[in-house]
Amino acid sequence: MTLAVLRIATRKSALALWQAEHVAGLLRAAHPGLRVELVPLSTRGDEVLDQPLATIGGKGLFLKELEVAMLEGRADLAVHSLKDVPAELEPGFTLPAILPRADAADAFVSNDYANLAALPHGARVGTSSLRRQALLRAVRPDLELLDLRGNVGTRLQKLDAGHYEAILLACAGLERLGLHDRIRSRLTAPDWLPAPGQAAIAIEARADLPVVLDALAVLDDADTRLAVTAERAMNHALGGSCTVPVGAWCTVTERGLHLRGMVGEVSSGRLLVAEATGHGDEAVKLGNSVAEALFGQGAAKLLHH
Ligand SMILES: NCc1[nH]cc(CCC(=O)O)c1CC(=O)O
Repeated sequence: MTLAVLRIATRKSALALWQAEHVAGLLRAAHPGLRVELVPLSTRGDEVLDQPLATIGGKGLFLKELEVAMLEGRADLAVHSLKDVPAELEPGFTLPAILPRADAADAFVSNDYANLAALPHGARVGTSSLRRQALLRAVRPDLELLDLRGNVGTRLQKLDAGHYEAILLACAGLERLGLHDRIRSRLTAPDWLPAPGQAAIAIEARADLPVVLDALAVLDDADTRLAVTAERAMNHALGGSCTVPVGAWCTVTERGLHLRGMVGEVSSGRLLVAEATGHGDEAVKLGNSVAEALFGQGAAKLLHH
């Protein structure tokens, strides 16, 4: 191997930096003698905070500047939360490694209430995720749903300032930032589905640099890749954007893959749910068939809303 250095492009939020440092540590351990550096960059997704993500162009916003850095040779790889990676990558890029998944549950975070059921009638709950909004509507139609963007620290500050009785965040992000004690309860499958790819960290690199790809592939976790491949295939088949409420959860056992998927409607709290089982070599097919089942239930109506 002729690699001397690997430069990791990353966003500058505390969570992004934690994840990039985590990958840097794993790469240093896997390749003693290799220099590993961070290249922190600002993205449009981080800068435009006053509008819902869905209206300013979606998830690709968080990747663009990091991909430009790789194309210009200023970085060799980028580290992302897989949840923020669009179903379809930009041409010329690939995901050579997906790390073992952390806790994929959503977290109920509140200073006064222990869980969703304990919230008083009409309580204000902050989340800009359409998936979380649709799920909230389904279980508690009385709640007042309010937008909440910004990085994890900003969102917690807004909760603490009294703007909401509760907010929803990903458990994985809170745990990575050492904020485990902010989780009052966990919202879990099968009733509450995470976003496709939630809690998995992905490494992105240029598809045309095999030496780099080989160095990164040692961090890949096969079971996590299978699960998120099924979830992302389902999301892609459904039209694959963050502008619709989609949830997915795939488990991997020696008996095969089990995928449960959901499409919701924020206004009504209506949820369509479908599930299917498949073999380990059929992750994409499984995702497609669950999407097909959701279309069979009328998902197209909710998706083209
Ligand atoms: N959209 C922001 C984002 N992207 C990934 C995570 C959490 C970490 C993960 O899912 O891997 C978060 C924060 C949140 O949803 O609370």
